[in-house]
Amino acid sequence: MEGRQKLLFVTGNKNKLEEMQFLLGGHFQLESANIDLPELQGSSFEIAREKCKKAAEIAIYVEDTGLGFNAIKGLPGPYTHGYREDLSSVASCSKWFLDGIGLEGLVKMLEGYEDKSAEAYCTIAYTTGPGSEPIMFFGSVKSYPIWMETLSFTTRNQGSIVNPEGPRKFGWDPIFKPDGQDGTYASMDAAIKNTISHRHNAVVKLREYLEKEQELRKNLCVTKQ
Ligand SMILES: O=P(O)(O)OP(=O)(O)OP(=O)(O)OC[C@H]1O[C@@H](n2cnc3c(O)ncnc32)[C@H](O)[C@@H]1O
Ligand SMILES: [Mg+2]
Repeated sequence: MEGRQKLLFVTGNKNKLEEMQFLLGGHFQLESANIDLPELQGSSFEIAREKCKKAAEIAIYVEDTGLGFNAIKGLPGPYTHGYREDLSSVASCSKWFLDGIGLEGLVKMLEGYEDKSAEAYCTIAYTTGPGSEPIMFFGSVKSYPIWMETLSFTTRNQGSIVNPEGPRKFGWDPIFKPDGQDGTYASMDAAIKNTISHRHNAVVKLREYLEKEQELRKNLCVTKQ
């Protein structure tokens, strides 16, 4: 399709890229750059925002994703952070954490807790270039304090942690079972995951924003003539 806005997604994760192609590819010309940018220790919001600032060269976005267990107050999160009754409660299950203890280890963390509920979330940061403050989009699964809604367009959805089920292709997909679904993310068709997932919920907001931005630009061009 000609004339689609270009978007550069900075990520080192091919599964995230694949899902983003599915979610955004029809609307935007999605390009990717595998640049290993430093990730600050902090909430998912802070990680995505600061990473996006570093990446800003052309219209660009980055994304940080995570999994938090309710029984242990949003952990596994960035190791150095505890739980706060604010954005940091949505701490991310970092790559090294997952690689380190594995899926079985993650499931084990909840042994002895009755509450197996968990939250999957995705934070997108988008910027139009250097010096412009990233705009944040948050797609997740549960409700947040009202002040956060203005920042993050929160959606509601929960899941639970179960024994690994389905192909071990993408991160913690085999142990996260969204409420209302028969199986884990990993056991469902990719097309289904991509219509209900935390990533989908964040991308919908990004897409709405970009479409409005495009419309505005078009109108400005018309006014100038
Ligand atoms: O370069 P970036 O985009 O940061 O890629 P990453 O692999 O570091 O990705 P994240 O920091 O967002 O994610 C941290 C971990 O969570 C995993 N993950 C991300 N999105 C996921 C999803 O939708 N389902 C399952 N696991 C996911 C991912 O594989 C990592 O191990
Ligand atoms: Mg990362």
